[in-house]
Amino acid sequence: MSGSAIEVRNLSKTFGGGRSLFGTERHAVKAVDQVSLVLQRGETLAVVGESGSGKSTLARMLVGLEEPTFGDMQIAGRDAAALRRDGPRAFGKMVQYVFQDPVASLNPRKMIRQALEAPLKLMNGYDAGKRQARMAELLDAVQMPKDTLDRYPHEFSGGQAQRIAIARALAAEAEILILDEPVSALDVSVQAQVLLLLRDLKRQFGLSYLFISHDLAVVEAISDRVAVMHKGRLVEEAPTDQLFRAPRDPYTRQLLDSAPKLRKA
Ligand SMILES: Nc1ncnc2c1ncn2[C@@H]1O[C@H](COP(=O)(O)OP(=O)(O)OP(=O)(O)O)[C@@H](O)[C@H]1O
Repeated sequence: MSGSAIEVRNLSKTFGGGRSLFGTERHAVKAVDQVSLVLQRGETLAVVGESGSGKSTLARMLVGLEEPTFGDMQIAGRDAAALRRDGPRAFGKMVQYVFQDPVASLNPRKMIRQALEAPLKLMNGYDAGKRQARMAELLDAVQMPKDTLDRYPHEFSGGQAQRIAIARALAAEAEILILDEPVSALDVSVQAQVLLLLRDLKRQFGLSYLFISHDLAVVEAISDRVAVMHKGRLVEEAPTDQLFRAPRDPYTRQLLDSAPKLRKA
């Protein structure tokens, strides 16, 4: 177990099922069906699949937004549920979640200063001077100007807001980031810039990324390995080059064939 950032074994989540109050049978959905995978430290593992394949449910279970029906989840070698019981501070210092919609993930009524200062204070206990210095470093790291601090989320474009959301995730000083479609809401040219930034930050801070995406071009650009999900199941897992060059599973081939224009020549 040591050496892995995230490890899940037979992780499963079923929604619905059973009978309603009126006795009618409810249709059960196996959103995640016996998934096992490992994110190694320092690695970017992409989880790819079309809408409804269970990617978000997997990510949401890891951060405690959904309870698994069964299976094990370990984060940095510790049982994820036990880690959560240590409290949000301890958990947030291990793993951070970056959402698809950056503007919605920032509180519209709070200045960016408050968004960045809160984790520095709550998670790291930094005094005012240290917080100020860290905020400057974080904005620098995500290539945003210092006056960002005194502005509100709506004053930024989607790409800028996502840089700020990434800075906030980094403020906790967690080494594991779960990025749930982090560039899907952005224009293609902005996507490329944010992907480059994520790649640099990973090197600079020694991060590990679980990168959720439906977009094969994005996945090919960012990931070391790819796990393909289909109807809740993990159908194939391979190093990125190998998966794109020689996909083994019929569903992976279908997925690649359905997006040929997005792939590199
Ligand atoms: N809270 C819920 N209650 C009932 N069913 C759910 C719930 N959340 C997800 N599902 C179902 O679980 C399945 C997997 O959904 P999930 O959102 O994890 O897929 P996804 O691959 O992330 O797709 P998308 O990219 O569209 O979010 C879908 O059939 C979805 O309808």
